[in-house]
Amino acid sequence: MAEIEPVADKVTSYFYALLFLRHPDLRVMFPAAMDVQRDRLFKALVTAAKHVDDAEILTEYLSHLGRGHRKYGTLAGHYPAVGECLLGALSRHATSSWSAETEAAWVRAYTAVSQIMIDAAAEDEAVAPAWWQAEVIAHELRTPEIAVVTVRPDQPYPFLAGQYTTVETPWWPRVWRHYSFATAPRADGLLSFHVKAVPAGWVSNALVRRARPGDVIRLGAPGGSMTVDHTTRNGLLCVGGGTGIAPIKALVEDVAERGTRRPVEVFYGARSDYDLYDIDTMLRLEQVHPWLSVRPVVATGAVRGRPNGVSGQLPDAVRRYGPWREYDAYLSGPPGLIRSGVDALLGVGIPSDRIRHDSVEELVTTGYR
Ligand SMILES: NC(=O)C1=CN([C@@H]2O[C@H](COP(=O)(O)OP(=O)(O)OC[C@H]3O[C@@H](n4cnc5c(N)ncnc54)[C@H](O)[C@@H]3O)[C@@H](O)[C@H]2O)C=CC1
Repeated sequence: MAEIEPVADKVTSYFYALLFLRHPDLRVMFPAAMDVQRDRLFKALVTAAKHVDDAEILTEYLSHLGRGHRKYGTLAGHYPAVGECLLGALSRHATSSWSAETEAAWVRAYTAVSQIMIDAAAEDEAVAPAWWQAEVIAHELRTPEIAVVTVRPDQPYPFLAGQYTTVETPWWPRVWRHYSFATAPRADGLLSFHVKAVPAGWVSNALVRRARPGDVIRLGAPGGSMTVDHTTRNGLLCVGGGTGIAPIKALVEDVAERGTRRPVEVFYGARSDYDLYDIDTMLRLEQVHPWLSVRPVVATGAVRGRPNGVSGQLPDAVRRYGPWREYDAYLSGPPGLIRSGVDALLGVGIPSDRIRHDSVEELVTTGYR
C-alpha cells in the first residue's frame, strides 16, 4: 500500500481503463463522471488494509460494502473481472515491491474480500430489496440553498434514528450520495432529509432546485452506527453543525419515543444566525421535552432573540459547559467539525468508545454533494 498510496489517482484511473476496455458491458453500471468513484475505490482499499488485523471490523465493513453494491446491480460473477483488473493496475504501479509473492498475497486478499462481499449480498437478498423507490411528497425550501425533502418509499424501509442512506436522483443516474434521516422512524413510513445545495454538487443541487412532489428517487440500504445506545441511562451530548443537525433531531425523537427522560443537550452550530435553518423545530422540541436543552452556536455575529445563544466555534462552546463525564457524545456535520469535535470531547473526559459519529473518510469521499 505504501508504494500505491502516492500514485492512487494513477492506479485507480488505470484500473477503470482496464476494466472498461476488457469488459465494456460493465461501463453502464458506473456514473458518467468517475471522479468520486475513483476516490471511493481507493478509500475502500485503504480502509480494508487498515483493518486487516481486526477480522470483526473488517468483516462488518466488507459486508456493508457488499450489501451496498446490490443497488449498482453488482453480481457475484463481476468480482473475478474486477480482481484481474485490480491486479493489473497494482502490478503496473507497484513496480519495486511487486513479486510472485506479493501477487499471491493480493490474490488471497482479494479472494477473501470478494467472498465476504458476495456472501453478505446473497444473505441480504433474502431479506431486503437491492434499492427502494421513493416518491417526493413534500419539498420545503428553508433557505435558497437548503431544502427539507420528504419521500414515501414504495415498500417498508426499516432503519434506526441517526442512520443515513444513499440517494440517486432521476437526473443523474448511478450518482449516489449519502443523506442522514432527519427523523426517527415514523408510523406513516415517510422519510425526510435536509439537503444543502453545494457548489458543483450534482445530487444536492438536483434535490434542492429540481425535485418536486411526484418525482421518484432511489434509496440504497440504511447504514451508520451513530445510533442511540439504549442500554445506558447516560445523558446525550449532541453536537450538530449545519445540516448535520438532521440526524441529531432524529436522535432526540428516538429518546422521546423511549420515554426514558435522559438529559439531552444539543449544541446546534451554524456559520451565522441566518444559517440556523432548523432552529424553530429544535426549540419546539425543547418546549415539549423538559429533559432537552438546545443551544444555538454561531461562528460569526450573534444569535438574535435567543438568550442562550453562543458566539464562537462549536467545540469551544461544548468545552465552556458541562461537566460531560456522565454523557455519551454524538457528533454530526462537516469532516473538520467531527475531527476537532472529537478532540474537544476527549479533552472534556468522554472516552472514545462513548463518542459516536459517521466515518470521516465516508463523509469526505461520498459526501453530500
Ligand atoms: N451524519 C453526519 O455526520 C452528517 C454530516 N453532514 C455534513 O455536514 C456538512 C454540512 O455542511 P454545512 O451546512 O455547509 O456546514 P457549515 O460549513 O455551514 O458548518 C456548520 C457548522 O460546523 C462548524 N464547522 C465547520 N468546520 C469546522 C471545523 N473545522 N472545526 C470546527 N467547527 C467547524 C461551523 O462553524 C458551523 O458551526 C456537510 O459537510 C455534510 O456532509 C450533514 C448531515 C449529516
